[in-house]
Amino acid sequence: MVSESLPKLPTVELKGKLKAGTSSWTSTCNKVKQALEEYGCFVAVYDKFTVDLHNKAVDVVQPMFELPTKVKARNSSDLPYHGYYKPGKPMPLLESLGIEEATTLHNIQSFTNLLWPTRNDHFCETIHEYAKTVSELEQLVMRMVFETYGVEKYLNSHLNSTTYLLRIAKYRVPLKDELNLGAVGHTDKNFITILHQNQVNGLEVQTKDGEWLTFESSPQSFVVMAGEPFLAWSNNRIHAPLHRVMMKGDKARYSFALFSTSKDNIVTPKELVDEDHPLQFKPFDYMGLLRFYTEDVSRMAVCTIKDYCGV
Ligand SMILES: O=C(O)CCC(=O)C(=O)O
Ligand SMILES: [Fe+2]
Repeated sequence: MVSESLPKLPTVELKGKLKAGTSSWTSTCNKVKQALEEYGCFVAVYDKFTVDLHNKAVDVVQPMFELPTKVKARNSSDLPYHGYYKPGKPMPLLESLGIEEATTLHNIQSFTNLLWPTRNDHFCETIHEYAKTVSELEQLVMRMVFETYGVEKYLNSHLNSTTYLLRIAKYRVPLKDELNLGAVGHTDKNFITILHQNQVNGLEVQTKDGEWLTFESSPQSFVVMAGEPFLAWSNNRIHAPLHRVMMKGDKARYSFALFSTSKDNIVTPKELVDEDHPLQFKPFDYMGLLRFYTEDVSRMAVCTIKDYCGV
């Protein structure tokens, strides 16, 4: 039984004052790398994201879920989990919508126009500001990881090929006889995920020893989580943790997941390969990986990237 007294995820403060090249920069980079290697994730406290933006974002998404199902279903995509996810088996509490290339204003505008043909500028501006600010956090983490592994020369090309999907989810309160499972246990299939939410907790992350860790949210905290492609890129140094959502209490949970992935082939830098760390993954592309997972959904639940592109 999972209880509130479970141990918590490690936390790293990513404050605006942090300057590259200083000793606090170096020690923060090391903390980020250690947390990703040991847990596959950490809680980032990021003060460039204001409490005001948190409040606005949480406020604008709630009415979106009150729209009729047929309006939400206009958010369609050829890719799995990229468009509207209608509540049903095996996750009846979850409902989500997705915005591809979410840092581009044009895409947020098209999404907004689909749902509100009579305009909703406040939604559009807030979600665009959200995606931009959180993508900067993702880029900061990437910079720290690339620097710490001594592969910063690949950073710019990595960032230039990065694309972001923003998924906004609502988990309703379970009915009296329903299970409290919000999202089934899985590992993420994209490079890195940045999670944020309202004050209703529920995310649980499994350690390598099989223990579940919880996370207490705050308006400026984000869970930064590695997906399987990041594990492969790092030649198996970075962990991609199993995680799930278990609902507690009597309030709906709203969450934002910014998924980053690469438009180009993902290649393990040669600097991360040596006698002690022989190459474990062939270069691969995200679309091929996604097809591999969707051909057989049982592959979604556990870390199977080795079956797709292991050496
Ligand atoms: O809602 C959350 O906090 C987690 C969502 C999640 O794990 C996912 O969308 O991949
Ligand atoms: Fe996930």
